[in-house]
Amino acid sequence: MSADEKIRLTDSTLRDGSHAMAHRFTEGEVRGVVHALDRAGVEVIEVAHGDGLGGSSFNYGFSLEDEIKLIGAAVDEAEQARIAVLLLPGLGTVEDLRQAHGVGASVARIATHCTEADVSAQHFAAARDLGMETVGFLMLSHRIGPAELAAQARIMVDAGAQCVYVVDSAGALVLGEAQERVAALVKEVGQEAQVGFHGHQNLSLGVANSVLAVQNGARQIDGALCALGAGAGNAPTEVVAATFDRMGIATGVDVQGVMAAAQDVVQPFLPRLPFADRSAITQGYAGVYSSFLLHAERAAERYDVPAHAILQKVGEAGYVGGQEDMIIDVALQLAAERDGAPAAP
Ligand SMILES: CC[C@H](O)CC(=O)C(=O)O
Ligand SMILES: [Mn+2]
Repeated sequence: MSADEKIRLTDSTLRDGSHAMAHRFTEGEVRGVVHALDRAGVEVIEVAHGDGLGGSSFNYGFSLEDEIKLIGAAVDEAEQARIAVLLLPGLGTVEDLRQAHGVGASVARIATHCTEADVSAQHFAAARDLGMETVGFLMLSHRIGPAELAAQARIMVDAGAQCVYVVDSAGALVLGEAQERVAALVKEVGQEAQVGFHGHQNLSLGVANSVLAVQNGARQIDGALCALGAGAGNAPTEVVAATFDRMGIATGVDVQGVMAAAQDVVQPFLPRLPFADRSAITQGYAGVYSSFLLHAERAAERYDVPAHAILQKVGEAGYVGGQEDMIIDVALQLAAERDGAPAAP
């Protein structure tokens, strides 16, 4: 990396953080966060339902406010930052992407399970037709090895992705495992596209993994203010910015500005601080999608079984995003075992 090459930070407080907020962001909160991040020089700010465009639903949780309205408000508030949206094919549609672009979103992040990059092709094509910058998101990247992951990144780049992220959705990658995956992607697609890293804090390794990602060629890194994100949260943007600055990794971000944004803008409206409690650690340990945390906590309360036990079983079963209903199934099985009834087949 040359000395003048900058690492681009994308802040996902207003998208991944939406999981931790049960999708209850108000327009005022969105405007406040965008204003602070924009003034601090963060180049890209992601705004959407936690599960991406079209996520507001019975299965994933209804948004308090219409997400297109929130995206428009973010665009209105930002002076230099570009607004990104996330889209999971099958949940969000090309029409959702058009609407987001219509109110000014200019970066399309298309997310698939790490083995299913091929379902992203038409969404990358649509985003490129709209003139949007394109980013691919390979979720639950711990589930496959570096070479297989690199092959999936190749599919995304061939479909039009300008950057592909190793997404540690479960916060399960432990140091070398993150670095090997980033290095494999850089080797496979690094001539044509950038590589990014999106870390979660379930094993408290989001920042360390982000440093290793940069040292292995990643050029885009995600974070969220106060770590506000699914599970134990994302790598905190303010800690990433401060750590990178101490290491001489240029981001163009004002460290004091993002620290103030976290403490003065985000902390006051947090329902709870993201924390590696037993459930969140289990997510990292057993490789469970971070956004399952609140679903598991609700099922735990309803069926009077521990959330960490539900998440352990969900990890053992290998469920992926979209299978939120199986959390109820697991809770019912645990309740039946507790009551001495035979488990359902
Ligand atoms: C449901 C989308 C998911 O939250 C995307 C993401 O941030 C991740 O997989 O970590
Ligand atoms: Mn995430």
